[in-house]
Amino acid sequence: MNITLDNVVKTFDTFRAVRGVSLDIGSGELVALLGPSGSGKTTILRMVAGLEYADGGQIRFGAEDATDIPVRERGVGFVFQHYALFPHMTVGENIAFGMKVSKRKRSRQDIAARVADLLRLVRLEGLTERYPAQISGGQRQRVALARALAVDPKVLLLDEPFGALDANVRRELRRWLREIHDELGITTLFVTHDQEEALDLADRVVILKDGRIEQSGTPEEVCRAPLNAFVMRFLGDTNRFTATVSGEVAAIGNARVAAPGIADGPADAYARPGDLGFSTEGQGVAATITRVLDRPDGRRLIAVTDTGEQVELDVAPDTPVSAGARGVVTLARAHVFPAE
Ligand SMILES: Nc1ncnc2c1ncn2[C@@H]1O[C@H](COP(=O)(O)OP(=O)(O)OP(=O)(O)O)[C@@H](O)[C@H]1O
Repeated sequence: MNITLDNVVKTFDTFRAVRGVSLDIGSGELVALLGPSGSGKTTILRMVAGLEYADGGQIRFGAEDATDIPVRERGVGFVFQHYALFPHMTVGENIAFGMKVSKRKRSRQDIAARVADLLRLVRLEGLTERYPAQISGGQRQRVALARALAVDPKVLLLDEPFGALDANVRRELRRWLREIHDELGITTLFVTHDQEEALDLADRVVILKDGRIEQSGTPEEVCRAPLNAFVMRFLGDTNRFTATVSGEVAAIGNARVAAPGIADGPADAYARPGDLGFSTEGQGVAATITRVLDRPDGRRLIAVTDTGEQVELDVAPDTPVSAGARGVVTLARAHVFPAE
């Protein structure tokens, strides 16, 4: 089922939470809505679900205007951040619940067989008789997904489903969710404010700010070709350098970086810690190392440039450098935007 949002607007009292969002979600695609708190992600998801009405624009399921489709008939499965399992029902009963109340009647054996299939799918065989309080948070979210899948949804809506879990469990669950998605191919819209989660999981990432789409693209596109400084900053650690553009080339210290499409004049150049290096000579920005941080995967240097900018750069773990060292911060890559 493909879903289209066409210039969708949502206002709460006088507050415009969603300001003209247009988006095509292809059939079988896994799209992540990514943005800071309050950017409108949940509101968009709730409108797709039919729990909230758009007050401008249109949402279509296939070719059909979604407002003409009652919520129960949208074929939407949900999973939310806070485990919405029924505490007084076992895992098996939770998964079976939707099937029991569905208009589509199934026999008791059919339901039991489907519950067993779903438990296998979410790798929780053997836990059927447990109650939600007797399983871990990660397991509860798997049960919530099994319950959402039980009624064969055409669309899956996930609102920060792993938000309350610790980092390792989250990472494991997102790989698992991606495998399930690849197996079932259900059109999925996933809300998160976690960049890594969105980039790891989604076919396409839609980055929102203040109710508007800042950029939509594959993880590669948004990482390698951010459209603006907000996207660059929001996607991860970044350093800002003052630059001057002339003829689509930015001067940063005595380094030169391509600045396609940027007008002559003051600009900001952004670079990730991994795009920077530190050497005793070369083209770049003169700086002093102020701290050396050792981490399992390498060394991070904190430096202050001679123009007063604090920057962070990642170098190999065995790089011989210590606080107080003078040298040049070199730039292998930078994205240049007009000065803010
Ligand atoms: N029922 C409501 N009444 C009034 N304002 C609301 C309502 N629901 C959401 N808002 C406002 O709309 C804006 C967008 O909210 P929304 O929950 O969609 O953001 P979000 O990006 O999902 O944020 P979070 O990551 O914090 O969940 C927020 O400023 C919020 O306060």
